[in-house]
Amino acid sequence: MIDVYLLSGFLGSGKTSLLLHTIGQLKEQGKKPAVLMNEFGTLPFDSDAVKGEGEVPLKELLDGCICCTGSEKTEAQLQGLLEENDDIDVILIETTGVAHPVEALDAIYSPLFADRLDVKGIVTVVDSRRWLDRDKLSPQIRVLFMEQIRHAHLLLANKSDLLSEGEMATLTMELTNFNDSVPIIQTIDAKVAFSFIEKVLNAPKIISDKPIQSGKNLPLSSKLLTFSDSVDREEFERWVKSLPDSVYRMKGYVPIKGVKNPFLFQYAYGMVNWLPEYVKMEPRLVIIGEGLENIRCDKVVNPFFVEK
Ligand SMILES: Nc1nc2c(ncn2[C@@H]2O[C@H](COP(=O)(O)OP(=O)(O)OP(=O)(O)O)[C@@H](O)[C@H]2O)c(=O)[nH]1
Repeated sequence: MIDVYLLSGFLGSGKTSLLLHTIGQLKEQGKKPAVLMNEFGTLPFDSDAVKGEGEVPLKELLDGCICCTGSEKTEAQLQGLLEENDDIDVILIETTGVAHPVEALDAIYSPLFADRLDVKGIVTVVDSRRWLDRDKLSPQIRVLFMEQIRHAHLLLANKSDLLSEGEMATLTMELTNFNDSVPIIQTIDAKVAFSFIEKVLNAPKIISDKPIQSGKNLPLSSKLLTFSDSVDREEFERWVKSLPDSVYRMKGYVPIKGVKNPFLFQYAYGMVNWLPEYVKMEPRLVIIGEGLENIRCDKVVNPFFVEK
């Protein structure tokens, strides 16, 4: 049987960080991991990161959500992984940050694979700072955020480097109130020993009868922007900071003035992250959030982009 782990968590919480770290550990143990990746938005940024890890079988579900695009697509991708690779030990499924974890699990429980896949459960990565400020989220998005926590079998209180000790204690207490039957561990960059995940998810679980509040029909959308020219980094960051709180996530390749290759740019809950790229990636940016139609990116208001 192939062990299957579902990685859940809100947009930008640290799922890809957990995925990459876990792949590294599995390889060190001589195991062969495979990945099924689901992204909200049309560009496979996170998959690019997995491809950078070397030979890891990978299937993508783009521009939708594993729990909403229908189980047929998920089944087809899983089937593809299994047919093309007969030596997989573990499948790691990274859901989009807007997937309901139980609905995503349902998509994986298919009679087609019942004798091949052993679904171990859900690891939810929590953006600790966002949790403390969750009241700023719109009601529907907040419900989803809570659902990802309520239905987890293991909780990672990630980005603990951004919290004081007092805030961390509050966070742990509040998370326990939401899901009191699972371990909660504090992490930075979602670093956790895979042996610990295995141990926790292999332990007998209390069968959950928690009702599900659906994550379908969320008021979220994504926008793909193409750069008109190279940008001044500080000016660009000023624009990013001026965006409303309802912009939850941005990722892409940003061309910086005077630098050869576009930088990998990440934004999640007020934090920006830049990483130099050694290959020339196409300069474009995906924005995910609510009310994006109100964010004008035409040349008059914002000279960075050519809006399509
Ligand atoms: N300060 C800090 N930043 C972190 C930590 N973990 C992740 N990040 C940053 O947060 C951003 C998002 O991390 P990812 O691992 O891509 O998050 P994700 O959940 O996969 O994002 P989506 O797939 O878009 O939902 C990146 O810029 C990471 O470098 C952490 O523990 N501390």
